[in-house]
Amino acid sequence: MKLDRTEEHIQDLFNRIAPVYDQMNDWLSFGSHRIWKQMAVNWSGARPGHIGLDLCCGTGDLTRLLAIKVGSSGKVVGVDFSRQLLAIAGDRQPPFTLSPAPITWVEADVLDLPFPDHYFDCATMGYGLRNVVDIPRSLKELHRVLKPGGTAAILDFHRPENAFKTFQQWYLDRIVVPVANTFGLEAEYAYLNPSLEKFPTGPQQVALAEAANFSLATHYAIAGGMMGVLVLESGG
Ligand SMILES: C/C(=C\Cc1cc(O)c2ccccc2c1O)CCC[C@H](C)CCC[C@H](C)CCCC(C)C
Ligand SMILES: C[S@@+](CC[C@H](N)C(=O)[O-])C[C@H]1O[C@@H](n2cnc3c(N)ncnc32)[C@H](O)[C@@H]1O
Repeated sequence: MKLDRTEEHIQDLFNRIAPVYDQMNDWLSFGSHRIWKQMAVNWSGARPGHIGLDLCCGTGDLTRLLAIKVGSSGKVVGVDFSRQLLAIAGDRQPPFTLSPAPITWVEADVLDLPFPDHYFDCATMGYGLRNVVDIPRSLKELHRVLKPGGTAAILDFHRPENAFKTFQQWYLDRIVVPVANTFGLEAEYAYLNPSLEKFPTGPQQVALAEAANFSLATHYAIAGGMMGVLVLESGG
């Protein structure tokens, strides 16, 4: 996998935070991130028997939720370029539930997916779109591998235009970063706030999805506007 310097920087960042990634998410969102991830999977259009794809899967939270949705008659692929996070994903047992779909973990760049055109029925992407180095290319690749009529849900942070914006900035800088600092990861988590500043707004994400040939794109703000889910239909 040939990555450019910026992609290598992102890859190294997530390989460094891998040992504490899940714990930090649970602590710092008081477990709420699991609700937001379930909402994204519910909105992904995943159905029993589907072939599902989880992009930027990390430790596999959304991948496992997708596997429950598509069930034993379906199958799910989780893709990430962080070997350390994928290793944790592979070690995790799926939650005890009625036979989830089998999961295949693939180490690859979501900007250059090793899958044929129109292969997947549904897809999810949790906190990945803001971290890829080329958002338009990522959306085009997602559209390419989805079947005509395929659906997807992309969960990420969102900058609210209300009082929660001040709270979100304060919380990320004054709570998240100091906690990360106790693990020697201050710089890695300090990346969060500025990454939100550069991240496209909901309407801008919809425009980017339409430019990537999605026939329908809707952005839903959740968690007081501090998070958002972009719901897509590939059309065709
Ligand atoms: C699962 C979450 C974030 C994943 C995540 C995404 C990234 O791009 C990172 C980049 C660099 C380091 C770490 C990450 C990363 O963990 C969301 C939950 C975890 C957040 C760290 C905490 C977010 C808190 C909200 C802004 C406010 C929550 C209020 C609370 C419910 C009272
Ligand atoms: C914040 S984590 C999200 C992990 C998981 N989806 C979750 O919700 O917890 C972002 C993930 O995107 C991955 N990532 C970023 N750019 C990528 C790319 N171009 N190809 C593959 N994975 C990428 C990182 O390695 C990291 O695992």
